[in-house]
Amino acid sequence: METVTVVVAPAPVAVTQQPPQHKLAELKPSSFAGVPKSSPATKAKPAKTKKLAGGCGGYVLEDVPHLTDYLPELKSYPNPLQDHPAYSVVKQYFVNPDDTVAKKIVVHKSGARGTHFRRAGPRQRVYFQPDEVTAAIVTCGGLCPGLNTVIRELVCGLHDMYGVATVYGIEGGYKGFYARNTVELTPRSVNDIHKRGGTVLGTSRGGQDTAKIVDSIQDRGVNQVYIIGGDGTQKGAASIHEEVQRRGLKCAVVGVPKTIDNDIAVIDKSFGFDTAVEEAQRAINAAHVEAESAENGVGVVKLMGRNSGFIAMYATLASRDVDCCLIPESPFYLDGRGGLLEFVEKRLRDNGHMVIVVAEGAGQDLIAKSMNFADTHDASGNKVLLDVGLWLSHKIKEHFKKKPSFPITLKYIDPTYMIRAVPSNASDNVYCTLLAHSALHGAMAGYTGFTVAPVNGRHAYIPFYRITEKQNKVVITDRMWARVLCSTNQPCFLTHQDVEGAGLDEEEPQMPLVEGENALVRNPSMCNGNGHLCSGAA
Ligand SMILES: Nc1ncnc2c1ncn2[C@@H]1O[C@H](COP(=O)(O)OP(=O)(O)O)[C@@H](O)[C@H]1O
Ligand SMILES: O=P(O)(O)OC[C@H]1O[C@](O)(COP(=O)(O)O)[C@@H](O)[C@@H]1O
Ligand SMILES: [Mg+2]
Repeated sequence: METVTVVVAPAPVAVTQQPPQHKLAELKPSSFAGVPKSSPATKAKPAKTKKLAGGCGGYVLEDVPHLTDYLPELKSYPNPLQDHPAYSVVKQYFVNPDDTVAKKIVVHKSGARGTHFRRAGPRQRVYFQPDEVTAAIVTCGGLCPGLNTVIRELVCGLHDMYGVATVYGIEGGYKGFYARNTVELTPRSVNDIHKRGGTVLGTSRGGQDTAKIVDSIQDRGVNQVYIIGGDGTQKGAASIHEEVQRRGLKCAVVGVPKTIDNDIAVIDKSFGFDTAVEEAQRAINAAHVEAESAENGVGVVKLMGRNSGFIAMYATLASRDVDCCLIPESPFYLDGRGGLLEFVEKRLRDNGHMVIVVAEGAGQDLIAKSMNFADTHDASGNKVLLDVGLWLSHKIKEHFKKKPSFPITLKYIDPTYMIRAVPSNASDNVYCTLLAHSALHGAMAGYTGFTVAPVNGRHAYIPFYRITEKQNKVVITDRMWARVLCSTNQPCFLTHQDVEGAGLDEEEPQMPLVEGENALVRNPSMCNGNGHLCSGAA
């Protein structure tokens, strides 16, 4: 994909709140190089202030904070990379300070240019001298393939590109800042870690005490913090950044998004996701082999995906052995016409075997209804899920027990933690390397309070609030989910209300339907008695 280089209209302006889209044109221009210039230390503006810059054609830059926003006297230095033997030959190695990356890549010819983010990459001026940097790296939340690669590349990148010698590892997640000693990370000590699953630093849920964490940052003289974690972690990073800024510390707070579930909004995809989809194939293959070899064999595979069914969706599409994919975003039901049990029976009669892939967050309301469990939460406040794979297997077995003339053999495979614990594959390793490099270039250039990630194929610095305000979910009314339904030929289980209520992909320009199109949604005769659409069941 191409770089979106936008020559910003003469002069964008910083505003404190995101204006409604139709008002963007009213923003007055000024320079966005140093906006907004606030007074240092205790008078610093709260970090929650959004840095927006408007330009022509509905252009908006959702910018990230810079250390000079609250420390205006900070000195800058030439980037040492310009003398680096590996990089000095690269033409245009430094990114243009006015380069931005468009969030919306598909636009209507008369549509607004929309939101852009600051392009990631090395700048000509940096705000840290190499021997001044004390960096810290922490990993939080659930495991994800690639964590060790990001750690390795942060350490080696800081050392090799910028000559930074002091990098601390914070052990055991956020609470490690104040409850554990640090470990020194050197290129030598991290040399081989990318070949291992998990995180060499350890991780945890809960224990995010902002004041104590920033005390620890201050006491240890840390001035660059790299925080690797998912949506919960990035919320924690946002409050650390706010407190760092409130105290007027020269400390860049940088988030690297991690989630095997791919549930982080705005970004193209999270590292480890490819690896997870690949690893999931092994479980699906096993389920298929078992199912094929038995009389009326049913293989049930549970995959991760707390609120977002991306792993299940992509693993299903990749495999082609899956007969039914169930995800949290798409409600389903068991009994009656068009229900899952009817479909299982039909598929077994037709093919003699079937494979069901279910994301762990699917059908939670159905289980809760049938089993009456009280909600429990983990230390981070995430709802603890009930085992949908086990429940589903039980329901299917129970159903066929009532039909002695129709014996089935069901095998349930739960590979979730085995998938999460593998080292990252080659493409995720490259992706993790680029993420780490983009992160440290941003910190060295004085940017702070941002998460780094690719947006439409180009790395960008994204303000924390954009990453945390909502989760990335499968849009069941868009083409990708339709591809899954088409490949499995499963029922869609949806009611008219489900379709109406489903979120639309805001990236896709919505087209009014031509008369007669989408007859399934419009034609009541294509519904079963319960008002459910019955596409694939037929
Ligand atoms: N809203 C929040 N504000 C501050 N910290 C949070 C918030 N939610 C979670 N955290 C912290 O972030 C860390 C990881 O969160 P968790 O939800 O377990 O994983 P992930 O970051 O992978 O989503 C935990 O230490 C948790 O206490
Ligand atoms: O058993 P744990 O460690 O709490 O992890 C379970 C959860 O972790 C995940 O793998 C990832 O969750 P996070 O990205 O929020 O850390 C989910 O898919 C799963 O529900
Ligand atoms: Mg999470």
